[in-house]
Amino acid sequence: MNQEVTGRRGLAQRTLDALITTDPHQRIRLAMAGLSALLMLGCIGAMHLVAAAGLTDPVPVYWWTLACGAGITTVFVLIRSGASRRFADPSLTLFQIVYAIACNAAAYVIAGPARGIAPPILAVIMMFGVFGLTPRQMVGVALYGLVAFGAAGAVVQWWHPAWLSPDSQPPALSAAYLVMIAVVLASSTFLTTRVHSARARLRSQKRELAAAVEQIRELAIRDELTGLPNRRCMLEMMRLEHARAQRSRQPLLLAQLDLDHFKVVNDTHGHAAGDVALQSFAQTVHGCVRASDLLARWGGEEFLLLMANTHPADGTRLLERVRATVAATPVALPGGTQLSLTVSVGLAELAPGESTAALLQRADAALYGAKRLGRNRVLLAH
Ligand SMILES: Nc1nc2c(ncn2[C@@H]2O[C@H](COP(=O)(O)OP(=O)(O)OP(=O)(O)O)[C@@H](O)[C@H]2O)c(=O)[nH]1
Repeated sequence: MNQEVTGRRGLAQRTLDALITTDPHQRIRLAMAGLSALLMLGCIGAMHLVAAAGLTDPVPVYWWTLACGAGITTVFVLIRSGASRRFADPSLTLFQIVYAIACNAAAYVIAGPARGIAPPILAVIMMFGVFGLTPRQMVGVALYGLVAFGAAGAVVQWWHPAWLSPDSQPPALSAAYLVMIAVVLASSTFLTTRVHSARARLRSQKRELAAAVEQIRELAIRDELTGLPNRRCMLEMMRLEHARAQRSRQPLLLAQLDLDHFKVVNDTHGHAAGDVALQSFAQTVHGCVRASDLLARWGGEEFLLLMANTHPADGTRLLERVRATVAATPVALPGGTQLSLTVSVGLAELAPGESTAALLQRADAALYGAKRLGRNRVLLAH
């Protein structure tokens, strides 16, 4: 029983896939075309009721039905075969609207005294344009609609071919229909401009929101003063690199860098000068390390350097270069004063099974040792 239901569902799915494909874009186009085809079928049904009521001759209604069916089929074939993808508008919205208006104007001619059904149908057709066409296209469609219904009105008023049931309509009623048609065309064109400006506003708000999210993301991971990754970002990177190093058994080094006697810099030159010194130090160190190393501001005048796939001998050599470069690069303060800085570094290699907290503690202890030994030096933890 269950298998039967599943089999039936599978068949329904396969039939649906064959009809409207599995491509999501094609599915939307075909679903929209299907919806307009349903509306067209409704109109065809209404026209046949008009003929059944004896208000008009059924023969023109049959021909009109054939023309409508041909339009629906053409649209379906062009979209389903993928041929419509060659056009700027693969949904063929403009074509469908133009064709539907022509059919509606023809219905106005052949519907006899029931032609009052045409203006509401025109309103439904124009609704598709409000959401699917540009304001420029809608102005074009509105003008075309006026011409089509103007011609249809003229046929009703002055041309009485033999194949059309004789029907005399007071000119005032023809004028009333034409006014209603003009109102429908004008109001849907106006609505299109409103919808388009609302969409443009939404797009610009979306862009602003994306920029704000990007800014917040940056603020969350960057240190404002130096532009380096901040403590939060470093903690996350340490967690990731720690897991990777444990998995791959590749060496991982962590260095803690601390400016020497930085309090004196602040006390002598002021806090603003201290900030300039921190920025300059960050730039100098950043210029010495490799792109694969992660330098972050840990807090105050303390920085961390995380070096993946690096052996202690190479890490020590790199940090010696950093130390020497910092000592040899005076900081130019805003007043023209030159400031010399030195840095002490504690370096530790991740031991098997060691946590990041323990690694950090050993790097910190090594830094403390470097300070005790007289500063301006690199000390490797054991
Ligand atoms: N200008 C500035 N100073 C900071 C900032 N963060 C921390 N500091 C200063 O850095 C100094 C750190 O001083 P201490 O921890 O005593 O260390 P130190 O003077 O560098 O001495 P040692 O580390 O022992 O060589 C303090 O004066 C803090 O105010 C900052 O963002 N800007």
